[in-house]
Amino acid sequence: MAENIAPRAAAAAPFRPKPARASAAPVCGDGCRVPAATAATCAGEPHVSVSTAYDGVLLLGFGGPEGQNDVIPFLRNVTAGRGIPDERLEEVAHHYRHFGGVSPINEHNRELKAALDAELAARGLDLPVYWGNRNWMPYVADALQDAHDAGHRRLLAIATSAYSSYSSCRQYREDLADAVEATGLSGEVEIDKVRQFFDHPGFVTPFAEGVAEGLAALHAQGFADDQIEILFSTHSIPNSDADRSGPPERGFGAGGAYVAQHTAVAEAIMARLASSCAWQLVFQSRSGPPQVPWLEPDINDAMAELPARGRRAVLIVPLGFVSDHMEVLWDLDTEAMETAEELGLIALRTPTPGTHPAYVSGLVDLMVERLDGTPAVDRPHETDLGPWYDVCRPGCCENKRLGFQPALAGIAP
Ligand SMILES: CC1=C(CCC(=O)O)c2cc3nc(cc4[nH]c(cc5[nH]c(cc1n2)c(C)c5CCC(=O)O)c(CCC(=O)O)c4C)C(CCC(=O)O)=C3C
Ligand SMILES: [Fe+2]
Repeated sequence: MAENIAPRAAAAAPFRPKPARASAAPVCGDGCRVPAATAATCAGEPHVSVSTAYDGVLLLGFGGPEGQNDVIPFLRNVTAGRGIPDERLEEVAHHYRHFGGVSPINEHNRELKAALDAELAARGLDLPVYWGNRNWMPYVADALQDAHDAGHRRLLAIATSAYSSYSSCRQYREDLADAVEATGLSGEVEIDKVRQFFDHPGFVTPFAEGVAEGLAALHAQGFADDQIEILFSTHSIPNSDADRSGPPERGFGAGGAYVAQHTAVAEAIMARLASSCAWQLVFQSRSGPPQVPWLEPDINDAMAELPARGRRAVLIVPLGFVSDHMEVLWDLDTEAMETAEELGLIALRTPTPGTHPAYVSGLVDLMVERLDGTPAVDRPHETDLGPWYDVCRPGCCENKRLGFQPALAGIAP
């Protein structure tokens, strides 16, 4: 815990952080800088960490296959130890085979890294970005080794994943612990991770623009607001993971922080647009044995209900995803579009953030707030749930199926 909150000893780092800004006196001790107004979310532990002179960035991706021969080894990596039935693996392999065995996700991350490099350079920040994946080459351990070989010792990780859940937050923290173990760099590098950014304007803006443009296109086709339903779609996860997402002390209840965050972001987008269209949060890409409950409704089932309610068009918003990877290309652009056609619904799918300039500069803002030690009150957030934690709270996003695994960037366990 101390290593996450104590100012680090000065070293020959290329970047010199600005002095910490004056703010309300720490109310939690241990260098925590949460002001009194939001102290309830801090509960005596660090919520906002102090300024730290990071000298490199680890960009954490999911990874994907880049040819037919990669497909099965990739799927085995993804599902290691999780009891995904073979039939499901075959089904998913087919989605990849359909696209030549290539997921676009690695190319997206190369483009994102290039865009981040350019934005960092434009701001005069000397912070090289090293990209590594959970499930395919380059792995996180490769990126960490490269960063270390180049002399970097204080790394700030940022995952291509915006919300709180085991798969989208804690598992990336486990990937970091695994990478330190695999490289034998324990004690040689310090790694922190930027907060979950679901409600950062850099993430929300591209979606809000997409919804505005999508609605305008449907209006231009003659649809009235009461004929349109907006479907905010995200990855389904097991109910048990959802219920444990986020810090237990926040008491989110059923669906946990995962459902609360998505709902709050959808509300923020609707509020920005002052739209009167009906909307709902729907789920996609479920897997696992059928007897295990996952978040519902499935997007296809939700669409089936719409014609009876007088809807003639749907706007599908891939709210849970940062780029047009396989879950978007297959589960939305292929399957959900087929469902819409069968139901006689006109369907449009809005863009993912990708390399939208607001998203790229938002990610760099998220790095800068850590270099600066920006206090919570000055951190951008578009929902009442944020700004989210720099250091994950004890028990955050646990996975009861897999049991305890070591993880960085959090307060143990
Ligand atoms: C919350 C969440 C995100 C969003 C957050 C984030 O982006 O991190 C996400 C992203 C992604 N999921 C992806 C691919 C897969 N996910 C799988 C399986 C699973 N995902 C889960 C959750 C999530 N997944 C869960 C609970 C499982 C069950 C198994 C387990 O407990 O781990 C499987 C196994 C087969 C199947 O069952 O479908 C595959 C192939 C790809 C790459 C796509 C590409 O290649 O372009 C991406 C970006
Ligand atoms: Fe997934």
